[in-house]
Amino acid sequence: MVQIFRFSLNSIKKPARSHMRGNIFLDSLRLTVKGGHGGNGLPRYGGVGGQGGCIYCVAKEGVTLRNVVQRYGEKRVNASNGEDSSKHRLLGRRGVDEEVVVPVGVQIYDDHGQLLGDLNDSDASCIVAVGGMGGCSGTSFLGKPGENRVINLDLKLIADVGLVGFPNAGKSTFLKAISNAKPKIGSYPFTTIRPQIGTVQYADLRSITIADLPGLIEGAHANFGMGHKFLKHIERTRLLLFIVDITGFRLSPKHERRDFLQNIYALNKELELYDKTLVGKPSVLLINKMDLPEAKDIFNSNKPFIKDLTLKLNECPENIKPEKLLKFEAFIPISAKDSVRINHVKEKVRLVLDDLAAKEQVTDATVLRERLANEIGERGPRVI
Ligand SMILES: Nc1nc2c(ncn2[C@@H]2O[C@H](COP(=O)(O)OP(=O)(O)OP(=O)(O)O)[C@@H](O)[C@H]2O)c(=O)[nH]1
Repeated sequence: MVQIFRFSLNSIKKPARSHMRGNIFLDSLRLTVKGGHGGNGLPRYGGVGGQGGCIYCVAKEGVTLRNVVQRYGEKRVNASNGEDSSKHRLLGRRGVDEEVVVPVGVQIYDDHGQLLGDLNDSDASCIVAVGGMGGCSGTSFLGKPGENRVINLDLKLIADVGLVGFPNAGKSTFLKAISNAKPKIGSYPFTTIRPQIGTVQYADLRSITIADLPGLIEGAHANFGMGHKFLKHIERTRLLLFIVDITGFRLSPKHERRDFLQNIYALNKELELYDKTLVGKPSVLLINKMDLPEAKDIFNSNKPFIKDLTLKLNECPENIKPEKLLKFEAFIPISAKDSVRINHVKEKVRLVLDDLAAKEQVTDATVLRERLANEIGERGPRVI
């Protein structure tokens, strides 16, 4: 009897899939940081204690938040104390600063949600804890304690393009077809449990990066599945590539089956619920799995509704009806599996990004001109 019970218990406790065990993608981390204590002064000789060391965060390519955890196991970083003033060294030595090396793309907040630094480039740095002042006459020669606080490191990937779609839509397959990435591909949802980034190379040696953002499901805003854990990464992308399965999608037998048009509305809704401004981002729609036998008919009969999403909005279930509709720069039917029309997507992505860059340049120039005009003002006779 006991044997049977044990057997049935074991069969319930399924081992996690190997790629899901351990090594989970870490994109936020809390650290306690403490600047060094200032050294004491020497009243007899007017000696001044050394300032306590400060703590900086410095961004470096190739570093992960896991590396930070490995280095600071207790999630606590201390800078060293300033030296006391002495007869032999009246000005005490400054405490040694501590550099916390973090990934590029990290935003650092204090515990009140105040942004301390946004480290978007390699070698960018910011101070997160100031060392205490050394003791001097103004402090009765007593060194001051260093700043002690909790900081939150929030990693947001930086990619030119964000790939957004429900599970099983073919995001990983597409990323593999268009870029150098080697993501995991499976016929079951949630094969990808961490964002993957692929680089797309063009003939003129320009390269762009595409991030596959997994785990988005209908109801993610209510924290279903992984919630919006990965959606934050699209905030920093310049273009969104939406991908839907032409045959629709059903997460599980418990969930309703959605046709591909409803999936577009549902993706729109999830984005809107996460952050309304994201809906206004430039976006392109990819309609995947066009190699399937029924695909062409479904596509042809729905073409007008893809072109104008308002047409079927009244038939959209209330819980996935978006308030503001996405405006696609283009919609492209593809087969990611057979690499059909992938080059077309590649060219379109490039075109949209180049257009954006040109527009940004014009805006920058206009803003600069206006600022200069304001700063300099008009002087001398006006020539008409
Ligand atoms: N017929 C067909 N199947 C495809 C195509 N693209 C992807 N698939 C299949 O769809 C399934 C899911 O593909 P993935 O690329 O893993 O989908 P995903 O969106 O990355 O899935 P998650 O990791 O769950 O987010 C796999 O069995 C793929 O082989 C396609 O163009 N045609």
